[in-house]
Amino acid sequence: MNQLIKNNSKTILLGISSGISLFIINGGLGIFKNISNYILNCINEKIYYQIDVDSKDKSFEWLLYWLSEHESVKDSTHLNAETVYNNIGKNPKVILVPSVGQHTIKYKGKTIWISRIRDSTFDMGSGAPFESIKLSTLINNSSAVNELLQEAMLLSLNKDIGKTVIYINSEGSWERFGNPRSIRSLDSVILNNNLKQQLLDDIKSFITNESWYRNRGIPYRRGYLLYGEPGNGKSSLINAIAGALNLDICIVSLSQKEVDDRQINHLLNNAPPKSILLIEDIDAAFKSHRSQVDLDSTNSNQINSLTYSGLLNALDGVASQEGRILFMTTNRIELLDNALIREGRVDMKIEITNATKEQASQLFSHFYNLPQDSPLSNQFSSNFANYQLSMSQIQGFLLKYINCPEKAIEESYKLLPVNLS
Ligand SMILES: Nc1ncnc2c1ncn2[C@@H]1O[C@H](COP(=O)(O)OP(=O)(O)OP(=O)(O)O)[C@@H](O)[C@H]1O
Repeated sequence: MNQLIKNNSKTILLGISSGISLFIINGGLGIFKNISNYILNCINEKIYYQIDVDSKDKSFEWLLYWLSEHESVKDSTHLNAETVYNNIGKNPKVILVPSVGQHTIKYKGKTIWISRIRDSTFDMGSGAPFESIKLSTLINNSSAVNELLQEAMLLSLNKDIGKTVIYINSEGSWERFGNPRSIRSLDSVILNNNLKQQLLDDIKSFITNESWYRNRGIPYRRGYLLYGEPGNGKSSLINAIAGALNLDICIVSLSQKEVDDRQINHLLNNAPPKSILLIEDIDAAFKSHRSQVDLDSTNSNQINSLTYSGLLNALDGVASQEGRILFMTTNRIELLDNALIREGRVDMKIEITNATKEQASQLFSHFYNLPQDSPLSNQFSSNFANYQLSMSQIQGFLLKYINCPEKAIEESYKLLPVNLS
């Protein structure tokens, strides 16, 4: 029995002592690991220069695009295909970018190591995993990495020069929509009475007179309402104005279910710099929302909704973004509440009517590349009365006779309202 107790205590002691030794060894190893990591980090910091570029930052997109254009990446065998679309979500184009893992490139004669890392967390909006790219080089070459990033930014931004970037609202914030659009020339939008020039001058004067507004304590923002029959160039005019003034366009869609008072306030007051805010078909968007709100007001659980006063507050509340240029369009001005279009919220109301004879003639000249007062153009327009047809109706008709102006004139009787139905 005594022997048994002795053996047991021996085993326990042995267990304890080996536990302690293991603990010491593990602890020792841990400490050793920490120290060696620390030393390695110190050496790394002395030898290498590193920059982390996170996919949450704009520079990630710029860097990937730059890499897709770089010679040594084109030669790599370890690439990812990524699809980019044009501004209407069509014409997909595949670009090749370095895949997850290690890559080496030469930039201005310097070696740069690229490590693309994919995170295990996801962006809830797009469903894409978060990523980062680590750029490393020898400490002496640090300026090369900085220059590379600068070049990547310029490459992407220059890509947009001469183009209009379109933003749309998505889950309460602004998101670039497809590839930037080619600028629509102001000449291609044909309007009456010098309207284009008046509008352009008004916006230019607004942009250049910030201090005038500030000195008088007037909120520095300008609102425009374009109204009139559909298809006469309201959207085209806004696109052309944005192009002429090198501004981007942020399209606010009020019909999205999730847009509530808080979101609209945030969106209208946090538009990307140098952009026009555009609310199209304000009557329809709000009418549907309002009826939804009316219905929802009976539901006590309702917490998210866009209210009329929420929209008005966002338009001119104390937090309103300064320097804001807002365009609203409607085909039914008579449906709009006076409060929405009162001075201060809408500073200029511009009616864009159906085509006059003059416009029909100019559109014809523009379409067939004829001089302004060409007899053919006048002959074509003499067939219609003022305000009888929309510009898009005339354009649609001319498209059928793309190479034959004479035939277009001959057949133009078909465009008369009696023959349209
Ligand atoms: N004044 C115009 N000058 C030149 N083209 C025009 C004009 N108006 C309309 N068009 C042509 O007709 C088409 C529709 O025009 P646009 O979308 O700008 O009209 P809109 O007034 O905004 O219409 P809606 O009210 O239905 O949105 C475009 O392809 C455009 O090129």
